[in-house]
Amino acid sequence: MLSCLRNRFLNGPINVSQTCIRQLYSESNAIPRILITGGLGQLGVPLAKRLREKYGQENVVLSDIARPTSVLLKQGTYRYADVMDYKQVQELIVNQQIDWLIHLSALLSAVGEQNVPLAMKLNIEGVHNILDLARKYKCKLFIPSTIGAFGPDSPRNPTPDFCIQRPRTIYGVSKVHAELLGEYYFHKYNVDFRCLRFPGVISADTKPGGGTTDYAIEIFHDALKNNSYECYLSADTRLPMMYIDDCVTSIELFMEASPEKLKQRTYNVSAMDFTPDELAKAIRKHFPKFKITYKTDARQNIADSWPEVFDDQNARRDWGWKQKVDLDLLVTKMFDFLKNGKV
Ligand SMILES: NC(=O)C1=CN([C@@H]2O[C@H](COP(=O)(O)OP(=O)(O)OC[C@H]3O[C@@H](n4cnc5c(N)ncnc54)[C@H](O)[C@@H]3O)[C@@H](O)[C@H]2O)C=CC1
Ligand SMILES: CC(=O)[C@H](N)C(=O)O
Repeated sequence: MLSCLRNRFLNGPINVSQTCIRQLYSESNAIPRILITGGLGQLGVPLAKRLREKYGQENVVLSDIARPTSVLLKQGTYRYADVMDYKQVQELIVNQQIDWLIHLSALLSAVGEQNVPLAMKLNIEGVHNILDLARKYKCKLFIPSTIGAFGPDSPRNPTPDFCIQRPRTIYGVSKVHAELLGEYYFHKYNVDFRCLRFPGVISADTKPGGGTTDYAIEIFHDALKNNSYECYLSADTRLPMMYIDDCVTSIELFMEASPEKLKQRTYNVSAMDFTPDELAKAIRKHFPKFKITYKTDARQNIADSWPEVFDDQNARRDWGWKQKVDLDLLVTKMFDFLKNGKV
């Protein structure tokens, strides 16, 4: 009999706790051991929190090249690993007995344009390392893609899963590369590769990493501080967006979906779409005197080539994707968090 049950039996009446259930699962290999690369970023921190609640703190390992805060260190295992260094990640997968690889390390769209050589190394060579390691150690693999994987030649309203993809940023090119190579590894080597194309992800407790959609986060901080915001996109720039909790839920649902449900390996997911003007109007329901001004920069060109409305009907049909947070709820949650430190 398993050790945890034996101990419980000897120590009194059997009350099978969460820890005990997790131990039972992990001894029978049903609970995955998960590695999140780029785990200290905007998506990694909340994703780790959710997966640790679900699968146990001990079964989710974060890696990154950044320095974790002491609070994060207390939440579970953290290891330094540069995804451009094959052996560092290999050692981690072997020593930590990893089953699921969630590969989040990347340079986002705006910062990618400022450092193309680094974006190519990290977003392309990093993906090569991860794909090969997933093949070698038979890991289930998740790599996120983005609305940025589409370009000016794609239909923009709505943008379906399958259409022409000719992105004009190194970020977008690297993400199309990841989508295609991941699908190739699935067909050729049977790697259980899964990929979601995310819209702009909005969260209050972690900083965005330098994307084109970051305005939709900065605006809340400036609204609270100054009751005004100068936006680098024009008033009518429509982009698809999603609240972080929905983003994390989509990863959780998708990774757990049985393979028969998946009719494709890369899916669009979305929750809402809005323009800076519409977001400002929603903010005015909380702060009636909130002012927005506009001074566009290079990010406008990027946004103008991206989808306005994302068609995610295949994800909804195949594995039950459904968002919970719309624009008004998003605004309420962001202010609740920023004012009170909670949602
Ligand atoms: N945040 C968003 O709106 C969206 C994000 N995504 C994708 O989700 C993933 C995660 O995005 P975010 O968390 O927002 O990015 P982020 O920029 O907040 O986090 C990326 C992390 O990667 C780490 N990193 C950088 N170089 C590394 C290296 N050599 N080795 C290991 N780690 C390294 C960084 O330190 C950082 O913590 C990315 O692949 C991104 O393309 C996709 C669509 C939307
Ligand atoms: C939508 C994304 O992929 C990201 N937020 C970016 O703007 O680069």
